[in-house]
Amino acid sequence: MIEMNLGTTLLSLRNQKPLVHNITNFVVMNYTANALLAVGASPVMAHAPEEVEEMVGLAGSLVINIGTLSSTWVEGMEKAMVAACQLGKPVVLDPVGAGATTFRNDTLLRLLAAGTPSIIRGNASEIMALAGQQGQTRGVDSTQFSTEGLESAQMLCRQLGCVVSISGETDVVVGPESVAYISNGNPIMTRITGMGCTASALAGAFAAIAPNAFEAAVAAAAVMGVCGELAYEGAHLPGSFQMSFLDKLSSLSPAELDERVQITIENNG
Ligand SMILES: Nc1ncnc2c1ncn2[C@@H]1O[C@H](COP(=O)(O)OP(=O)(O)O)[C@@H](O)[C@H]1O
Ligand SMILES: Cc1ncsc1CCOP(=O)(O)O
Ligand SMILES: [Mg+2]
Repeated sequence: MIEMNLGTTLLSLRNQKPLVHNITNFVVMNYTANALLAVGASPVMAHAPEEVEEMVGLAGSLVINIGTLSSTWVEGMEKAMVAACQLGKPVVLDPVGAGATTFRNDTLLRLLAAGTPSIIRGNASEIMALAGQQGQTRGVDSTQFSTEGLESAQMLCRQLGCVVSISGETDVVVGPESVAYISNGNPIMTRITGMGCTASALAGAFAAIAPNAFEAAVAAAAVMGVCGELAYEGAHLPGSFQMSFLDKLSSLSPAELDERVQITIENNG
């Protein structure tokens, strides 16, 4: 049975304030940088092929998010992936819109050929598409449920040897030995762009300081869900919610996280 002290992990993040190198999309760049600052990490957004290797060397982890792609960006992502894997830095990959276009699918194959991420975090459609299942990705939003993606996530976890985190009503985190189900959060989170990307950015922050990738992915999902619930208590509309969510990332206490998280962990038999 895995004992997880999520509150302690949050405290460790705030004490260590890891530098998180993000190569992420134009849509969420500002919000995810603010989310990382709010939770206690230190973000840097850098995508130029000319500098990503040096930046990876300075960072505690790398987050690659394929939300808005161009050939130059893909070149930078590939160089960063190679450098991070050579340096043993944890990498989180968010396969935004996987299955929607050939360019995205080819980019994911190219990145996975360049190195193995520690964590893949996506919605169910993206995870199923990445696993070659007939998921229906429409744009970047999921049309599947997270539990539908479980088989795909287990296959990817076995094949790639990485943790796979599927977001949804219940977040499902698949590791080599265990599967965690985190059922916090609020449906309003699907109506604000960048919530999934924020989950991936937080996974990057925790991956830099947690004992292993599974605990990092679980901690990120737990913080997302608990802060989503806390934010919704005072903000029921998308605009005020997204601001309140940032506030909760900053004010969340370790005790609150441990008290409110709804989590079950099973053996990955
Ligand atoms: N129906 C829901 N109820 C509660 N939380 C949800 C729900 N759907 C998504 N979430 C939460 O919203 C965040 C974004 O998830 P999702 O929308 O699946 O990702 P993406 O934005 O990449 O498609 C995650 O933290 C997830 O746990
Ligand atoms: C709308 C959109 N288009 C390309 S990236 C992006 C943001 C996706 O963010 P998330 O996956 O967190 O919803
Ligand atoms: Mg997403």
